[in-house]
Amino acid sequence: MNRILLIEDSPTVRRLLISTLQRELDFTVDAAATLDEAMRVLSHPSVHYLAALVDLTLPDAMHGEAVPAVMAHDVPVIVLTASVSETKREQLIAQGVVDYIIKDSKGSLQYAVALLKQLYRHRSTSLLVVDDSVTSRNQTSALLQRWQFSVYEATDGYQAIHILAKHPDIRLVLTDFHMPGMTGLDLLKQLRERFDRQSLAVIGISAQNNRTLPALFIKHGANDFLHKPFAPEELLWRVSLTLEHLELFQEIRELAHRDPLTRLYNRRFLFEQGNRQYLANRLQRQHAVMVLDIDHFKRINDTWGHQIGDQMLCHFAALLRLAFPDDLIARLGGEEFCVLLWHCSPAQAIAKAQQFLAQLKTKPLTHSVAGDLFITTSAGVETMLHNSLDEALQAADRLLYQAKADGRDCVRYTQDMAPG
Ligand SMILES: Nc1nc2c(ncn2[C@@H]2O[C@H](COP(=O)(O)OP(=O)(O)OP(=O)(O)O)[C@@H](O)[C@H]2O)c(=O)[nH]1
Repeated sequence: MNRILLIEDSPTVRRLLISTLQRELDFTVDAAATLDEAMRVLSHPSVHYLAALVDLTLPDAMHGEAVPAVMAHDVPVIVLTASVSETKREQLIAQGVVDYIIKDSKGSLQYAVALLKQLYRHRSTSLLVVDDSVTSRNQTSALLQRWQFSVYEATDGYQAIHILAKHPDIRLVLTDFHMPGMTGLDLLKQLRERFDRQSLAVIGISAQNNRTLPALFIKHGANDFLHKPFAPEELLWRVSLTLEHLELFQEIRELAHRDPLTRLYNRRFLFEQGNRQYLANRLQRQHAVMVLDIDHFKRINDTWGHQIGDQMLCHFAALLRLAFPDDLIARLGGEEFCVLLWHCSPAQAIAKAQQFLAQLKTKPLTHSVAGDLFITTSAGVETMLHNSLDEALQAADRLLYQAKADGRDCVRYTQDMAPG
């Protein structure tokens, strides 16, 4: 649904907008110069638009008639205008437009791009509005829905906690301060027991003229605070920017935890997260630590070059993902990998490792120049109980060393754990 309808009679503005939107957003833009043309475009029921950019003065719709006409087709409208008075702005917002863009500078183009980007993202984002006042809750929800968010509503803090437990997809909570039973601040304190600022954003809202309230919210872990009444545009951008921060933080966290070549987890993540999981699962004896090292990998590099070597590492990683979809897989470095297998007996873990080695022999990397490149791997599987993941890994490494010494392309494990 990354398709935009542009209704603008000025050829210059039209050309500029089309080229900017296509370049910056990779969106398809359908353009119309008049309302009549736009109505013909909209008469195709199979075409769905993320939004329409609508000029307020068109040759056949001089007084903004295009706005309700487009909205009647359930297409969110962003108004394009040369200027906007306060009365006009209020009229447009009351009509239910998403926003308006003043066509007077390069900054406006950038604003249009940012706005459409946000709308595109919002469609997959769920928010929760917590407010005991029906009017105020409905107003906030309606605005958020206009900007394409999925909105849940709660009448108090207790209901909010219940809804959040049922819908883990909710990314942000907008909570009023003054509510009977549990205030917005109390709700925030409870939420921060379970979610940090990066996993669930909270924006406090209040109509009270209390200067310390925003500070109190922020000190207790709110991401932002809004005073009522607020301009719809302010709500939109505060919510959008908060969500953008969340996304950026998650991207950074993801980058810090992944190996850039194979996109598998890296050593650091394995020791942080894997160790936690290892200690939690340790006593159930339903786990194993497997270390794998591709055999004679240097030969691939020496014969075919590092680029094909890299492709081989990605190919190997993809096969690991397929074979161990529910387990934690990490690249330890070079051509060495680790799989933490959960919920399987020692015998099952060893059998899975042996199956993987057998599969590897039937799944070469197919390269346009080098042809089919086959590899084998050696593996050490440690199923004994250890005090930490680090100790278990060292034991798995010793078994791997044994596999290499025994001629490679084999799995070594603690003998009394043999399958069957
Ligand atoms: N292409 C590529 N090569 C890498 C990367 N990391 C390490 N290597 C290469 O992996 C090779 C590992 O060689 P060795 O440690 O001698 O091991 P091997 O040839 O696999 O032999 P055995 O492990 O004894 O079977 C070296 O040539 C490294 O340069 C990488 O990210 N990309």
